[in-house]
Amino acid sequence: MPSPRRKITVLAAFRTARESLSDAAGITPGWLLLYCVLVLVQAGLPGAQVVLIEDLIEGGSGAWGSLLGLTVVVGAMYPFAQVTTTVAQRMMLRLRLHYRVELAHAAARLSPSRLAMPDVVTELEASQSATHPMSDIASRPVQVLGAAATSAVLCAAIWSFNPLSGLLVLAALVPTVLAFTLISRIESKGWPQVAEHDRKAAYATEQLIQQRSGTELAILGSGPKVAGLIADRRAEATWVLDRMIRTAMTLEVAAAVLTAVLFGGALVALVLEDAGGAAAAAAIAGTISGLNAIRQCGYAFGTIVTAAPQATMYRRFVRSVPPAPPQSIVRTVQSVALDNVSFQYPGAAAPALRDVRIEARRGEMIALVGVNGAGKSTAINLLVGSLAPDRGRVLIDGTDAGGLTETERLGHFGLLVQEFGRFEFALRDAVALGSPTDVPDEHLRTALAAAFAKDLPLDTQLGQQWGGTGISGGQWQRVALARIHLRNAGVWILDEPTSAIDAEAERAVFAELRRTRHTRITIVVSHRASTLVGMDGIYVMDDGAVVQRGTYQDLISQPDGRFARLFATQGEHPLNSAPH
Ligand SMILES: Nc1ncnc2c1ncn2[C@@H]1O[C@H](COP(=O)(O)OP(=O)(O)OP(=O)(O)O)[C@@H](O)[C@H]1O
Repeated sequence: MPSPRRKITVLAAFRTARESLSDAAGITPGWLLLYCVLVLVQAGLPGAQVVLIEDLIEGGSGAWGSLLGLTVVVGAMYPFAQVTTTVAQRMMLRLRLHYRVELAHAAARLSPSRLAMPDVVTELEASQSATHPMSDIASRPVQVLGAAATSAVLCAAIWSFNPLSGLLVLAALVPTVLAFTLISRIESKGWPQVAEHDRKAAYATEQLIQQRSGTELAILGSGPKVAGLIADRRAEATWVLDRMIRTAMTLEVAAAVLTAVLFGGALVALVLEDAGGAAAAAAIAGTISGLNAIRQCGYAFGTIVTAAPQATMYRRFVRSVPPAPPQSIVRTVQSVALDNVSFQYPGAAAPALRDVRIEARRGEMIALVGVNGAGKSTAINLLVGSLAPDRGRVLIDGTDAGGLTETERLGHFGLLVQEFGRFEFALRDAVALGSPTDVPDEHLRTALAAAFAKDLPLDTQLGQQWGGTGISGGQWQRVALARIHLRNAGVWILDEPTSAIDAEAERAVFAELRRTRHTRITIVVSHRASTLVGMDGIYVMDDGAVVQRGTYQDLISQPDGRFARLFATQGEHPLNSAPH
């Protein structure tokens, strides 16, 4: 009785084969049809060879028809195989393109809450590497069927000389299929380990070669330590691969010996039956021609079994990101609020937020301040919906935002995070990302001007690795800020929006934000006292709670308050650093 695990492996292989064929039929039906026809015609050639050789030897000098037929069959075999392989490759290219594009669209639909899940990057990377083996699968079931047809035709052709020989030729399929199934099962266990080691090695390599981290490591003189980590990971991957190759070799040799025994048995049976020289010669020539197809069957079946877990994972991932309507930006929001919100991260010892109340109305500019870990980012993530409160409500225009879909909710916000994207595209494209729809250049220029970043032409390619312009950290931040201006959503959330920008430009950026504040709600996270003057409300957070609230003037008038102490411990007293 087959073990449940083997049953699952084989079932998954059949399901994968069916789904891949159905993909190929939908995406590239012409190439699939052509491939099927070529494989089927090819399957008949070794059997035809047997019949023609026997006829030629028996018929002697008068068998001109058989001679011509045999010449055509033998002459056609090699070019036919070449054309068939090329057709499979062209079909594969089209499927790979489809899977890669499909995956890119699925990745583009990932919501922030899904992106925050720990496994999502692993799933995405594994799906990315699955696109190659997946595009290779569709031709494999056809190959398996072709090999089965080759064996069946060969068996039928030899059957007329001796049925036992025919059956033994058919049975010669079994060892190679079994061996490749076993190899594939071993590989499907080994490859994830190799991939994990490779991923870690690739990450460490990136740290060495990326400009920022590479420079930091070179200055520290610690590059060789990272190289050591890479060497360990690569060595682990190599040993796993080496074990896999050794096992595969043993199984393949065993299968080859068994196949040879079965073919030998078929020939012995022919000789013992005294089927005659013509039959024996025909059977030998036919089986030699068919052997390759039969070996390919094992390989093809093995490929499906190996790729089945990756294909299953890819499909699960793509299906798990349902089609989403395009985001539409909500330009007018009257109010947002965290209403008595508490939140604790899974596995954390203490809540990150406790009974937090924060409110902002249209036209207001408020700030969240507090030491590292006070809960500012958590509050923002709860507001935009990347996290859901354990207690309390998030209100947008007085209504519980929990009722909105994530896409609807995100449409209310323009969010500039501390780790904003440095998108190394043309400047035009990097700014245009601020809006989900196409925007004219004029709007892009206005947004850049509002972020005080109008000195670069829109066609500028950003990023030196693309032969483009390298820009400073402050300029990158201005480009990111320009995206928020372009987006112009009803609520702007700016987490340290000027951290990389010089003091003079910072004053200009904030003056512009204050000038245009009336059309929106602005929430700023800031550690700089100079940016807090003129805020309509400052929420001072500590250990997950709002411990003080008021305007800048209110807060500095309480010298023992958390706000005053916060800036004093940073060596920056608000009174001293405020612009006069
Ligand atoms: N993903 C997470 N899992 C578990 N705990 C977290 C996670 N993110 C934050 N925390 C914890 O929640 C608390 C609040 O963190 P939060 O990032 O909101 O602080 P913050 O005020 O934004 O800090 P910073 O100024 O450093 O950005 C901290 O104790 C932090 O360690």
